[in-house]
Amino acid sequence: MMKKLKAKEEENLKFEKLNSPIVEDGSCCYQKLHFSDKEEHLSMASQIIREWSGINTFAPATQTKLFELLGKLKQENVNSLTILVMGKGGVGKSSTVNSIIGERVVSISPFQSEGPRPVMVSRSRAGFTLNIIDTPGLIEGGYINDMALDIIKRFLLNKTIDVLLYVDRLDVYRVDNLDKLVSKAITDSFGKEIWNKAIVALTHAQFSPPDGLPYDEFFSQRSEALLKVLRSGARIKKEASQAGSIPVVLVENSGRCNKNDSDEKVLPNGTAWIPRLVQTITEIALNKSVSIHVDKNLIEGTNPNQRGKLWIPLVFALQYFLIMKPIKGLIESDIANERKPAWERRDAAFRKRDLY
Ligand SMILES: Nc1nc2c(ncn2[C@@H]2O[C@H](COP(=O)(O)OP(=O)(O)OP(=O)(O)O)[C@@H](O)[C@H]2O)c(=O)[nH]1
Repeated sequence: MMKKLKAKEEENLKFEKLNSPIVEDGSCCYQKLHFSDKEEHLSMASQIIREWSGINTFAPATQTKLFELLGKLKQENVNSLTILVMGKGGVGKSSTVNSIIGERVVSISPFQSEGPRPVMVSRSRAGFTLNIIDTPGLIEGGYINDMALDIIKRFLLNKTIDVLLYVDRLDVYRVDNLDKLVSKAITDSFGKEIWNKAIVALTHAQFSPPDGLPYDEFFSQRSEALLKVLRSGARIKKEASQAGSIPVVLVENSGRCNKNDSDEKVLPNGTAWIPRLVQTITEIALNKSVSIHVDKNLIEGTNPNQRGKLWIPLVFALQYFLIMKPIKGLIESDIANERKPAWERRDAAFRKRDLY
């Protein structure tokens, strides 16, 4: 029994170490499950912000469009953005982070990665700071990995999410219950509002659909099927204002991505995908919905012992006036109208006679 417990403890510790957040210099730190104010402060302060030099690796046409978009954000007084990247394992989350930054900042793996995550990468350019948070896959052995989710939530404590980048693959033919579970887990953790700030990114976008199906038709069918299951997991109606129309963008992280005449990375339909993705990020960041601030209440949820506490006096008052008071009245009138038994009347008569 003791041996079993020890093995379980070691397993948990190993998992926690693997999934502990790292700061960008690669130093891994254990994230405690309870934060003191000082610890919260330290976890925020440990972030290193570097120059966003990866932009220089993009084609000049892409760079021009990106600087235009950064200018647009700054015009609206948005000087920094935090993007949270989530999804199942192996779908291309880390690769997409690297593609946006233009550098290999997080490690990628063809197998379910055991890289230390969550990790926040921060880059600054022209007075604008971009933070991207890469997270571990949310599914483990066919179920939601609750421990990974818990570590992600605690890593996000006191951070504000401006955009949720939900990553999945384009080259998948069906959606299943796992997609629903993931979207439910995200909703339960951060609230439905997070979907007002969401973008779905589909990787492997250089994929050729089977049976001569036109690319755009396959894309629209895949997007619709995925959005439907995500909305259902998140319990959002299609007609819901912002969250009902989550934008879907395509991504090709492979080094063999096709290029157009301007040397920009393009999809089979000719779209230069990096500027399109950053444009969608800009639109979501500037939409009317508020960003999601992750505080202790959001992480820990409402205390079930406190739930409905305010209703208690009202319930007592209603109970008194609607049940106790009428019953009391009935009992009193019953006593008043009660016909006394013969022996009691006889005894009372004797007592009266004795008195005289
Ligand atoms: N062809 C192609 N391969 C991709 C693309 N995106 C990711 N990959 C490959 O898919 C595999 C998984 O990519 P990752 O970026 O590690 O995926 P992840 O979602 O971060 O995976 P986890 O760390 O397990 O959660 C790697 O072999 C990548 O090279 C893409 O757009 N096109």
